[in-house]
Amino acid sequence: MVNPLKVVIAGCSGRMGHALLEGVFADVELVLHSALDRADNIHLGRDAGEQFGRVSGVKVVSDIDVALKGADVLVDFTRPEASMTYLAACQKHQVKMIIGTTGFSVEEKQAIEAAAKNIAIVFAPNMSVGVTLLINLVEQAARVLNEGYDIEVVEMHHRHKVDAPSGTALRLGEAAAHGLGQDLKDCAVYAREGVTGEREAGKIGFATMRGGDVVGDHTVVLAGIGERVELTHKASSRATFALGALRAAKYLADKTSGLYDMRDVLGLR
Ligand SMILES: NC(=O)C1=CN([C@@H]2O[C@H](COP(=O)(O)OP(=O)(O)OC[C@H]3O[C@@H](n4cnc5c(N)ncnc54)[C@H](OP(=O)(O)O)[C@@H]3O)[C@@H](O)[C@H]2O)C=CC1
Ligand SMILES: O=C(O)C1=N[C@H](C(=O)O)C[C@H](O)C1
Repeated sequence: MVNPLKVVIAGCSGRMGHALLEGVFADVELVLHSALDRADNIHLGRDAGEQFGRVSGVKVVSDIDVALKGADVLVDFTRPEASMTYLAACQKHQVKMIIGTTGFSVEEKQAIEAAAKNIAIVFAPNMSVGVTLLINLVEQAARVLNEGYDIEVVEMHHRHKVDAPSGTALRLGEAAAHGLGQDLKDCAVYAREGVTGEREAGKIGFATMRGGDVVGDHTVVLAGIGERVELTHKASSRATFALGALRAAKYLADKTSGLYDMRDVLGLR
């Protein structure tokens, strides 16, 4: 049997951290190498499996250099500032990276692109199979319904989410813009309030809802005269994102550098 992939989980006590740990524990092709969290996190020094009533033999640490020593891949679902620190450390230790964190600035995205010249990275705002397919469907729909249809991206997430619109909504907006032969930065409308005037043709609008425990709902509406097309994805469990991220980690096993997304991982490009 091939040696299991040595995986580091960052933000291990977060919502996605939990789902990822469960995914690693359940997969014989993966082994938990380290579990990372902030220096002031209450789980620090405790067994990473404690929250699931199991002993993994891996204690939660905050020292990235300790965590990465001898590791194959780091899976990061945290916040952009943490991701940037981990990105630098992964290059130093030649550890591959799966980046699921959202809310990056343009400059931070450029830093990820540059780092991928040195290490292999899968970077995607949504690691589910369904959303990866949806991205392709939205691009195709926008290409076909190019004239006379207004495109709006609507998303809803749980009350704890800190960035808006979601990374997925922005990615779907990019796909729609690409289908229209445009760049999202030239046609996005992120907010409407007051007397806005009539809707301008060719714009892509975004609407954000936050509440309760919604895992992640996205709908792209293409509204024409007399009809509209709605393409919707609803995530009901974070396991879908975690399983996608761990599949991405295996995809990188034979890669030494390069920037990939879930379309590469799933062969949907
Ligand atoms: N690509 C995808 O498929 C998906 C992406 N996401 C994205 O993943 C990210 C995390 O989401 P979620 O798990 O819900 O968030 P949580 O807030 O539940 O978890 C975030 C984790 O990161 C840690 N963290 C935050 N800031 C830092 C920092 N500066 N240094 C070190 N660790 C830090 C937190 O520690 P502490 O608790 O101590 O702050 C926590 O353990 C978000 O950006 C979200 O949008 C989410 C789901 C799917
Ligand atoms: O914060 C979340 O929860 C999610 N974030 C991702 C995003 O911003 O698109 C993906 C998913 O929808 C859940």
